[in-house]
Amino acid sequence: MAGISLGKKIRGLLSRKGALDEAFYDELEDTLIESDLGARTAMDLVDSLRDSKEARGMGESEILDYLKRQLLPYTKAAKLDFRDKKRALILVLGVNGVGKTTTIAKMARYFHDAQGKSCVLAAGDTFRAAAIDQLLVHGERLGVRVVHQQPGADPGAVIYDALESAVSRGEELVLADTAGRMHNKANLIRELQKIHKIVGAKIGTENYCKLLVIDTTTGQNALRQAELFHEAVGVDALVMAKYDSAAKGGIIIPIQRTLSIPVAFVGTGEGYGDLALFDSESYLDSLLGIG
Ligand SMILES: Nc1nc2c(ncn2[C@@H]2O[C@H](COP(=O)(O)OP(=O)(O)OP(=O)(O)O)[C@@H](O)[C@H]2O)c(=O)[nH]1
Repeated sequence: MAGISLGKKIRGLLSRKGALDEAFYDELEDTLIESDLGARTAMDLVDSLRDSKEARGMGESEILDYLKRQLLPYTKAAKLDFRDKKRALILVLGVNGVGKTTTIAKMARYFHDAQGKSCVLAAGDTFRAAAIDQLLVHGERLGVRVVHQQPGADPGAVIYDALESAVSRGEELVLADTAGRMHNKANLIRELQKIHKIVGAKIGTENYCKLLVIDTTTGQNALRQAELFHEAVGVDALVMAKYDSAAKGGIIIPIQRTLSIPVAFVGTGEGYGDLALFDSESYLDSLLGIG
């Protein structure tokens, strides 16, 4: 499980080192960087611990609590509540292989069960035939309609169709897949911006959420992906997919520090039920090995 290794490492450090000396601070900084928290956060955390009068007399649990308090501002949760909305759309972004399609399927289950929403899936990744097929398989298993066209079709048109047909069928929430890769980055960005314009004009920004799925196991790559998608269309919230397989799991902290994007969900396995609402407290407890 993600985070346990950081908590264990810090506990190991604290029990090995008798005092909070420079060697301890250096090792702590390295440990934090290794856990994907980013050099800036690691340095700031260590500096604040070093400069804190309060920290001097602290035991192991108090130091872990201190680190948790420092990190809380960078672990904000996004609340996606569509209960009062008759129509809404989640545009799901992310590079190939991060867990996008699986997350869409999990969310269809979640929003149905937890918020009473009837969902429809839009196969907006028309760049890869396999992405359309994969969504169709999920749709069939879940009993959820999938709006799709042939590979190479205009993704904006697929998503627009999904929105139109959802209204006439009384489906309230559209979950739209998008391409994670195209011939080049500029194409991908242009395509996403086109979709963004179409959706915004059709249902209004208040009914529309751009959700970026990151693979928690990929560390700093996820930060670069977040920067790319955020610059292209503005990301409203993150999903940390594959959190269950991540040995580190600190990557959302540098993402929030840099881009202030809150986290909506955490992927905890491959099943449709393996999606948890992100909660700052329990995330930090798991990351730091508290409790
Ligand atoms: N353990 C674990 N595996 C996950 C999770 N989410 C997705 N996966 C697995 O990750 C792999 C890739 O997931 P996909 O949903 O196909 O990813 P994608 O981003 O749609 O990938 P492409 O279709 O290749 O673009 C699959 O084997 C999923 O079962 C998760 O939260 N935990």
